[in-house]
Amino acid sequence: MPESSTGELAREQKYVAALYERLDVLRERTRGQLDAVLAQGAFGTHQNRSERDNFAVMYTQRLARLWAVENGLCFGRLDHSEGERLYIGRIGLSDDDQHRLLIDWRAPVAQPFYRATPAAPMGVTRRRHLHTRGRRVTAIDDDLLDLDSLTDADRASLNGEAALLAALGEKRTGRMRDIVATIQAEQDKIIRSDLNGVLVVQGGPGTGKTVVALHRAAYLLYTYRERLERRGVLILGPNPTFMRYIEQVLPSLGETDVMLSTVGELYPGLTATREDPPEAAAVKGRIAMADVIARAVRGRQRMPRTPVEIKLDKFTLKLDRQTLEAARSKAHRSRRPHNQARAVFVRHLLTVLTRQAARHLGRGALDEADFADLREDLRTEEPVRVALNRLWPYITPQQLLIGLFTDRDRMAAAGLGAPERDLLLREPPRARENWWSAADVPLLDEAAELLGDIDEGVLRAARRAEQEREERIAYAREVLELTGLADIMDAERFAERQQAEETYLTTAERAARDRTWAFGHVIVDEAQELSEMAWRMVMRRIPGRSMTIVGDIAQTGSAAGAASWARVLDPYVAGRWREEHLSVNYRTPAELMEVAARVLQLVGADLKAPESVRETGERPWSLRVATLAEAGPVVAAEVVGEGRLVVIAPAGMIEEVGAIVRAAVPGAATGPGPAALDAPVAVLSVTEAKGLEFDSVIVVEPGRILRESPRGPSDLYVALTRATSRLGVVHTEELPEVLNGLERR
Ligand SMILES: Nc1ncnc2c1ncn2[C@@H]1O[C@H](COP(=O)(O)OP(=O)(O)OP(=O)(O)O)[C@@H](O)[C@H]1O
Repeated sequence: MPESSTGELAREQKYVAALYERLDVLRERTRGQLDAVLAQGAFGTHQNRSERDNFAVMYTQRLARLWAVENGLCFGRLDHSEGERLYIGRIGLSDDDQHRLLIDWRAPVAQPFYRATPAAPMGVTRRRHLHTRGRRVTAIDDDLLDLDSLTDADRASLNGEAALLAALGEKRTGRMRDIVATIQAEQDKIIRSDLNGVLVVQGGPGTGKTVVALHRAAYLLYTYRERLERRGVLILGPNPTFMRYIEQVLPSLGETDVMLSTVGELYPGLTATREDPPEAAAVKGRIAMADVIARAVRGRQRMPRTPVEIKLDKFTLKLDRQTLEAARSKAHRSRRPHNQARAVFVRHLLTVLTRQAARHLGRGALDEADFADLREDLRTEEPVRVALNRLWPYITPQQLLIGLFTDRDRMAAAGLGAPERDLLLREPPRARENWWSAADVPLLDEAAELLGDIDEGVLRAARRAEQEREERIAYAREVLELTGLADIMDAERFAERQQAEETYLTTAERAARDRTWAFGHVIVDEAQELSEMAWRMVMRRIPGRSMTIVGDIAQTGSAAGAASWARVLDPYVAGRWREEHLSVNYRTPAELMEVAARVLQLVGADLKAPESVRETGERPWSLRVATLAEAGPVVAAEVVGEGRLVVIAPAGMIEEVGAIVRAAVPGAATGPGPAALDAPVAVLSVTEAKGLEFDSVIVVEPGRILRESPRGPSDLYVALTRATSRLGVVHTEELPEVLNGLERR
């Protein structure tokens, strides 16, 4: 390295070391503040306690943020023509005199770091990338934007090398990394786009949609902190493996309070993990299901043809159809959801019944108090309760759907045709059975809207909370006795204090527990996979319609998924959404993309594949084997060093291929379990591999992937675009013609 560069490196090292020193000071200071708040204990008025809790949450988050930015704290420097120098990093830092030491990458003054070009230098003469390992600066790269204004000293300290290409060539770790040091201009524009309204980001595979969406979340939280911290940000992704793949990115950008969820987890209190057959999921995803659910709810409000008789000890009360209809229309006119409208229905009938009972008792004119007493007596009579419950039962969303999908007659009455009934019919849940699928969740949500949230579940939860409180106090008593502190501390207070330590809820945690939470911003990734019913549920979470929707219509795999963004969005925000495109593929090398682009033509003749930024010189290959078992050694031979490899097989062959690969490569993982991202080799279906990337990809039996689903071409396109460097195809069947471009081994 030339002397000038070494000197330059040492100077940067000194600056960066000072930044880390400052970071350490702030961490210690925040820790001290948090300890001081916690030491106050759970005493004082309710208001004091809630203030204390708020401070505790704030300091805890601040501390988490300060710890999260350890790696790559500072990654850039901007030199302005007027001589100003700004260091750019993951967060902003100032000294005690408020001098800026480090600029947050999201601050407006940091924007030229991503947008300036020699043609439009934005007042910048030099953009410097600092590469660090731990706290050590290992290299510097400079982009010169305004050659004329450089001094001789500047010229002597130049370091050229494309930081982006270096980043793209690195081995994958099984977790997505942030790209804060190398965001490209077309991406930066999306990241910093206005908070309001609906922004659709359409882009081919590897164009950075996911990573850009995550950086946008961090940018929005920084720029609109107050609004978004209160209301929260939700990021919705396609499956739990994908969520694990991306979960590190926001913390590494210093943002920890964002709710990450899949559709299957969006209904509080349950995690839907059962897989529906694709045809059943497609039916459940159709918008027509909204009417089916509405009819199912109405079906529970019974209207018997013959009068209802209620036999009491001394006389029999009667409710004729006219009375029942009057009660029902009154309940409907209240426009309340079913469980709340029940009160209106019951009130009307009780009045009628009380009048009848008064007549039977020979007490025509009752005064108000007697009438109320008699009514209360009737209300608690078992036969009255049973009759009213039968006519208009309290019902939970779960009960409604179980009742519907286990009963052909109910499904028919709710408007489902015979083929749909066959697809949806199920046995009732057995104890602890995992009954719910991701496709059920939007239906539960729909039902919850129509039924209202006051249900037995809420009452049960309240009873459980009280019971838990008592258990905590009993436990606290034991602890105090064991530790000999019983005399100086009261068990109830001790229990409360323990409890308080556990109830610091962040916004994301509070939002996750509340079905009716209205978020400040919602980001939907792999958005093309969401069904119409899932969109209804998502839209309920964001009445302000501040959304970022990222996806690729060409990659739609789900039969219930989207064929166009307009079809998805027009029902909600017709004419009020904007679309941005990403056109450069940062993942897949040009050699691989050439093959994938031909498959894309099968998806749609007018679709254009994104342009790859790099070439590797390695050609993708195909190998025909006589039996699938021969694929084992082929996969084993492809495993090199630390690199990660995925075998993508047709969904119907995962078990078989998994067994073959496991026999050949110890430690290989099959299916989307927790090991999928960490094992050196994973065997996944296309659906499971969607959104992920690996160093090497081997696609097994592509012909069957093409045939296996109506979206076969999209699936094969997704499979072929997962690799960052190498791609191979292993097949026993004839190779589909579209893959003729592969080099035969
Ligand atoms: N500006 C950038 N600097 C460095 N790496 C980048 C940049 N943009 C994208 N990448 C990398 O490119 C890869 C693809 O990004 P990402 O997964 O976000 O793409 P995608 O559009 O969501 O793809 P797909 O549609 O296939 O899921 C990731 O490894 C990402 O880190």
